[in-house]
Amino acid sequence: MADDYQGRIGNLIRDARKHRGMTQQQLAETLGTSQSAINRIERGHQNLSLQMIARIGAALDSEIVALGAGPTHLRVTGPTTLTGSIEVKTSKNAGVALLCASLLNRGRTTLRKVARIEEVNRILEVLASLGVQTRWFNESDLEIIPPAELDLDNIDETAARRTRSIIMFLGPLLHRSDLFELPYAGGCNLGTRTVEPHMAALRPFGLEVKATDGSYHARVNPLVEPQRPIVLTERGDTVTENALMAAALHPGTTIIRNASSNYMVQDLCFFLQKLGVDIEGVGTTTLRVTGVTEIDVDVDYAPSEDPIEAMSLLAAAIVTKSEITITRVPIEFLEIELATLEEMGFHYSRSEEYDAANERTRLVDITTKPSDLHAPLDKIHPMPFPGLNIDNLPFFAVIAAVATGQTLLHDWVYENRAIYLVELNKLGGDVKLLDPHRVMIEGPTHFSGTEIMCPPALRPAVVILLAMLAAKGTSVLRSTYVIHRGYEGLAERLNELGANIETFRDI
Ligand SMILES: CC(=O)N[C@H]1[C@@H](OP(=O)(O)OP(=O)(O)OC[C@H]2O[C@@H](n3ccc(=O)[nH]c3=O)[C@H](O)[C@@H]2O)O[C@H](CO)[C@@H](O)[C@@H]1O
Ligand SMILES: C=C(OP(=O)(O)O)C(=O)O
Repeated sequence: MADDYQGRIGNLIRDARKHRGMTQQQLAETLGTSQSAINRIERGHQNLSLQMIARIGAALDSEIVALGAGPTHLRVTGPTTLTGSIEVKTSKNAGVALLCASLLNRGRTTLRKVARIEEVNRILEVLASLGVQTRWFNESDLEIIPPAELDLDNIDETAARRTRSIIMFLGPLLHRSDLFELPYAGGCNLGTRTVEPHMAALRPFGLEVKATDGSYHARVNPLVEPQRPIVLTERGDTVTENALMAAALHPGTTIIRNASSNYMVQDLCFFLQKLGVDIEGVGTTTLRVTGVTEIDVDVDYAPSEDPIEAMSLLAAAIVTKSEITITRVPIEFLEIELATLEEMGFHYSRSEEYDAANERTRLVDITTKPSDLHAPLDKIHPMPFPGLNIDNLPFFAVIAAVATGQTLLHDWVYENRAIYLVELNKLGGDVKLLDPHRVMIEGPTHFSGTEIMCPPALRPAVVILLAMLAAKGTSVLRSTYVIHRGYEGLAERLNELGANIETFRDI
C-alpha cells in the first residue's frame, strides 16, 4: 500500500509540474535539489516528508497538488520597494471568450500566449468534458481541436460552476444542438449578476432557456432568426460576446446595438474576422455582423494584453512608491485611469506606441515615478468603455489610501464588490462603507501587516495583497485561489521585482 501511495503522489506531482510547463530540472532548481531526485519522486520511489510535499506544492503553486493539505496562502514581508521591469500578460477576459468562440470552429484553433490562469483551466476542463482536445505548447500557446460531435451530456459541472464565463457557451452551442443543459454560471461573488440580458440577446436566434435545479435548460428553434436589430438593454461585455458568437454562424446580417466596445469584445471581433465572419463597427457600440453557415478553418490568433493586470501593476508601483517599467500596456484601455492618476499627482513616462501581436491593439511601456498623491477633486466611478473600467475601480481604493485627503469611490454596478474594500482597515486603512455601492477613503495610510482571509472576489483580493506589499511587517493572505483565477504567477513575478512573498500551505 505504501508504494501505491507514493506512486499516486508521484503522478500528481508530475501532472502538476507539466501543467505549469516546468521541466524536472526547473522544479529541482526551485527546490534546491537534483533532477534525479525529482525523477525518483515522480516515479514513486521516494518516501516524502509532509514538509517536502508542502514545498513541492508551493513551488508548483497549484491546487492540483493539494494532497489533502488545503488551499495556498501568501506570506508577505514589507514594506517593499519594487525595481525592474515586468511584462503584462494577455487578458483573462479575452482568453475565456476566445476559448468559448473556438466552439464555433470545426477546424483547429491556435491561441498564442494565453494567460495560464485558473479561469482558463476551468474552461479547458469543461471543453475536455465535451470531447474537445486541448494542448499547451511553447509554454503558453494553446491548440484546440473540437470533435465532430460535442458530448454535451457529459459536461464537467464542477468546473463550469466555478466560472462566470460558462455563460458564453450559450452563443456557440445554440448552433451545435437543439436541446442542451448548462450549469449555472459562477465567478466572483459580487452580488447578484443577472443573466437575463443574455437570454434577451439570444432569443432572436431561437434560444429559449428555463432555469431550474441549478441548470439552464436550453431549447433552440432553428427556424427563428433575428428580424430587426438586437438592442442590448445593458452594454455588458459577455452579453455582447454571446450575441456576436450567435451572429457569427447566422448566415445573414445581424445588427447589435448598445454593444460593449471593451477590450475583450474587440479581441473576439478580430478573432471572428479571422474565421471569415464580416464585422463592421469594431470599437463602437453598433456592430454589423454578417455570419457564415459553417466555419472550418485552421486559425491562429494572439489575444491582446490585459488592461486590468496593467492597472494592478501600476497600483503596486504607486502604493510602494517604486520606479518600475511595465511593458506591453494596452494604452487605449487605460487612458482614463492614467488621466485620473495624473490629476492625483502621479508621475510617469511612456514609450512610443507599438502594436500588440493581434496587430490591432496599441501598446506602450510605462515607467512609474515615485509620487506623492492627493485625493481627486471629484468622486471616481466606472463607466462602460471608453469609461474607467469597472474592474480597475477597486485598485483606486488602495491608491486613495496612500493619497492625502478623502476619495469617494462609487461602484454603481456591483452590489457587493465595494464591501470587500473595507478589509483594508485591518491593515490600518481608513475606509468607510457609506452604502453597498460607495466607499469613502481617507489617506495617507501607514499600512501595517496582519492576517486576512482573501475576499471571494478577484480584484479586491489583489488590492489587499498590494496593501500588504506596502505594509510594515509580516502579513498573511489566506486562500488565494481567487487571485489565481485571474493572474498568472503574480506573487512570483512581483518577487522578481523585489517583493518578498512566500507561497505556503497548511499541513
Ligand atoms: C468574463 C468577463 O469578461 N467578465 C467581465 C464582464 O462580465 P459580465 O459581462 O458577465 O458582466 P455582468 O453581466 O455581470 O455585468 C456587470 C454588471 O454590470 C451591470 N451593467 C452592465 C452594463 C450596463 O450597461 N449596465 C449595467 O447595469 C450588470 O447588470 C451587472 O450587474 O464584464 C464585467 C463588467 O465590465 C467585468 O467586471 C467582468 O470582468
Ligand atoms: C469580475 C471579474 O471577473 P468574472 O466576470 O470572471 O467574475 C473580474 O475580472 O474582475
